[in-house]
Amino acid sequence: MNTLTITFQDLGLSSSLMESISKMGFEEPSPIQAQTIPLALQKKDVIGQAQTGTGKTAAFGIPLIEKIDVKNNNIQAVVVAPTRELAIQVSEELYKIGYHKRSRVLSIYGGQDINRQIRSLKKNPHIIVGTPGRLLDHINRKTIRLNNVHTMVLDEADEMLNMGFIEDIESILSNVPDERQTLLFSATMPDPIRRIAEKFMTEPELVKVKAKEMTVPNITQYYLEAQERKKFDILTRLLDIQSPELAIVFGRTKRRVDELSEALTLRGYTAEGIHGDLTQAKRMSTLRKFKEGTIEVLVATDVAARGLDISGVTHVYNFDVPQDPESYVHRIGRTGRAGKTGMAMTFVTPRELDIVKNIERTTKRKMERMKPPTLDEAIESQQQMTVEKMRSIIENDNLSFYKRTAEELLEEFDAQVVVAAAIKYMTKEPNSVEVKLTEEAPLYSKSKNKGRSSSNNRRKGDFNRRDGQKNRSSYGSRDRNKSGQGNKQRRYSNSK
Ligand SMILES: Nc1ncnc2c1ncn2[C@@H]1O[C@H](COP(=O)(O)OP(=O)(O)OP(=O)(O)O)[C@@H](O)[C@H]1O
Ligand SMILES: [Mg+2]
Repeated sequence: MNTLTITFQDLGLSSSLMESISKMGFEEPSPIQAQTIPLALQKKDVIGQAQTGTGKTAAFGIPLIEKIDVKNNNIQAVVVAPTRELAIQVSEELYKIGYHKRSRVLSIYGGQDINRQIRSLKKNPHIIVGTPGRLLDHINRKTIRLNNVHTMVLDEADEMLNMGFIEDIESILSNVPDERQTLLFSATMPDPIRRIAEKFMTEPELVKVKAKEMTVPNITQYYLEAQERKKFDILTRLLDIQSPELAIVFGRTKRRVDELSEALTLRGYTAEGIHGDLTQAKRMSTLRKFKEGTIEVLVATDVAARGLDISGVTHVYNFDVPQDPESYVHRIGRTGRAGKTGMAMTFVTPRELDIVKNIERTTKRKMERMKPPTLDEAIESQQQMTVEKMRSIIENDNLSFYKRTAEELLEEFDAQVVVAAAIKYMTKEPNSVEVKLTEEAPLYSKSKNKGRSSSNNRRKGDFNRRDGQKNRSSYGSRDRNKSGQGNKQRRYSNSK
């Protein structure tokens, strides 16, 4: 079957779903959707891998909703996601897909009042989207019963594995009937994911969207070499020059994120930070403000790297180089979604240069080297913006009220001086307020950082890791799945 020409109509979806899909503005299925939906509707287990921002949520969401019996008041499907924000976002997308069918979806996550969740659960949701810990909590309290669940989805399964959630997931799955369908999705599928597949799935089909590179072509990728202490000035210059609509700046640790967002605020940007130590209310309000555009820069740990779909994110800055190539892929994937273009800039200190190579090897895509802009370049670009503003005012506005004052000034001064003063007045000159950032030690390539990566990384405390499993490997030590790159579909069991 040629997936390129498949329409939603061809997938044999019911009219209520077709209506929702068209309301959502989806004209045709994305490749992962075209390939997964027929298999999922046949109740097959599926491992779906496709680049960031290519519609994996609806790829499992559409068949999942299609299979819901709205007359049945039991929980019939459960989606597990690694972070609270992602659980909320996925539940919103499922709500939209199921809107005309009137399927009921509820998100359940930590940091939210459990009694409120228990009250919502009494309204008989058909679908639950949750984070592992809180889901398990409800199972143990017997406020959730999963014995009628026919579909389980693990979104960002590899991340949940990294976070040490494997035991929680195992416990959750042991409460779901064996004859269920299990779907597993991510943009990256490192080898250990097979363990999950072997353990929890029945003859899964691997659907891997044919792509040479792991990242979408519409993200332009750059790296900048800079000394640690110079990085912040370079970041602000880039923000001035590139003037992103919305930007995400990734920092390595929670302290880093706090310091960076404070420093950006001091320099006059509207920035806020998000990480795992903030209250859920704060995390949600920051994200909402960012989506609305009230803040232009979101500073984040990797808590925001996975799955988040915020339209308008035009630029991603890896202020600190990511822990591993997978993290890189997910971070930069917050831009360039659903066919839009985006730019990703990764800062590396001279000692971290190897890491760029390592990322390139994994993603099979070269990152272009960008020269850090100088102060003069930043001022120049700000001037250009002023000039553009002035041009548009000259062309579009009525200036008669200002002309007399202009004439008076011109009698007194040279025209060039008057215009230069106006430009200077309107130009946002780079602000050099002193900021304090605690230096981060460089991240080493190879296995040197094995011990330290767990003490200094985002995960500790960010996500309430439940057990001691630290199975995230360091740079260079991951055995990638070399076989079958580019296969459209194949039986997972044949690929070993
Ligand atoms: N068929 C479609 N046509 C147009 N837009 C779509 C289609 N399917 C999904 N989208 C939109 O594309 C965006 C990205 O989708 P989604 O979040 O599911 O990506 P993803 O593949 O899960 O990415 P990630 O790997 O980052 O989690 C969303 O805004 C979604 O609504
Ligand atoms: Mg996703």
